[in-house]
Amino acid sequence: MPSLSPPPMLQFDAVAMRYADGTEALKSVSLAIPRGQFCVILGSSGAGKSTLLRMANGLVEPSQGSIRFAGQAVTRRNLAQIRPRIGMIHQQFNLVARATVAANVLAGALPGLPLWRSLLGLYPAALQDQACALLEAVGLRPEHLTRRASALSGGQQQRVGIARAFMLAPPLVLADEPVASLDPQASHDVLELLRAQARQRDTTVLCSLHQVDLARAFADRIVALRDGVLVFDGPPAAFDAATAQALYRRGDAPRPARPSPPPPHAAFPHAPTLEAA
Ligand SMILES: Nc1ncnc2c1ncn2[C@@H]1O[C@H](COP(=O)(O)OP(=O)(O)OP(=O)(O)O)[C@@H](O)[C@H]1O
Repeated sequence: MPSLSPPPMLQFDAVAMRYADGTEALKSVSLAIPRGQFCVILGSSGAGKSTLLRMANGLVEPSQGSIRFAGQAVTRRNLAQIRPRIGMIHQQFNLVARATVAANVLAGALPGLPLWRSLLGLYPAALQDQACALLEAVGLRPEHLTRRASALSGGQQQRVGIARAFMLAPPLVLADEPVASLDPQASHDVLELLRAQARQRDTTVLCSLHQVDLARAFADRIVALRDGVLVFDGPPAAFDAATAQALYRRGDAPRPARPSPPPPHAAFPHAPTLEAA
């Protein structure tokens, strides 16, 4: 009998990435992220986190392996259909500094609009209502709507970034180090907000972070990359101090996480195997 369970929201099958200059950013990474999960990618600078995230919406095409979004292969040909269904949050917010907060949030709807509407900036009333509701949901006030994005604090700008990412109610949001430019309190607040918005909408989130404590506090699941190799995949409770130390230690070659029956959690096919020295 065919299985009735839905496909993972995002699936990487043995993806590898070698850039034109020969840099091997990812080496045969396999990962399946179920719907509604808040999955955090950890790893030191250059580990391959952004490369993996950018593969999910076709900004980077893998040299080997394949990616599926909601069961559909991500290929150059179907990117136009897939991109409106994937929200993106950036480290440097990527807002248009001189445009108003309202215009920046509405810009999140552009991938779903006909070209003529985008060119004229003519947003249907329903999208304008959605932008106002999202701004309220992320804790911004009506007076912020007409303010230039550059006149907001970093934390407020990232709130605008979150509202923009949810404009088209995407089932998947990619967040590439969304709090790397923020102070600790703003980082905590922004992640709390992102997680709450995702929970409310049953949105899957794949989020790269540098801060282990924030990953532990907010993730449903942590995956860790080291030199392009997936070295940990498990629940936050399993990502202990020794595992963190081993992840960020310089020198020795990474050992891939192996499937190890029985798995520590049904949702995590790879047991944590990154061992401390
Ligand atoms: N366009 C590119 N051309 C060549 N090499 C690249 C390119 N983009 C990334 N790399 C390299 O690929 C490796 C992984 O980079 P990536 O940005 O994915 O890592 P990261 O874990 O996100 O790092 P960071 O935390 O510093 O953002 C690094 O060695 C990086 O220099």
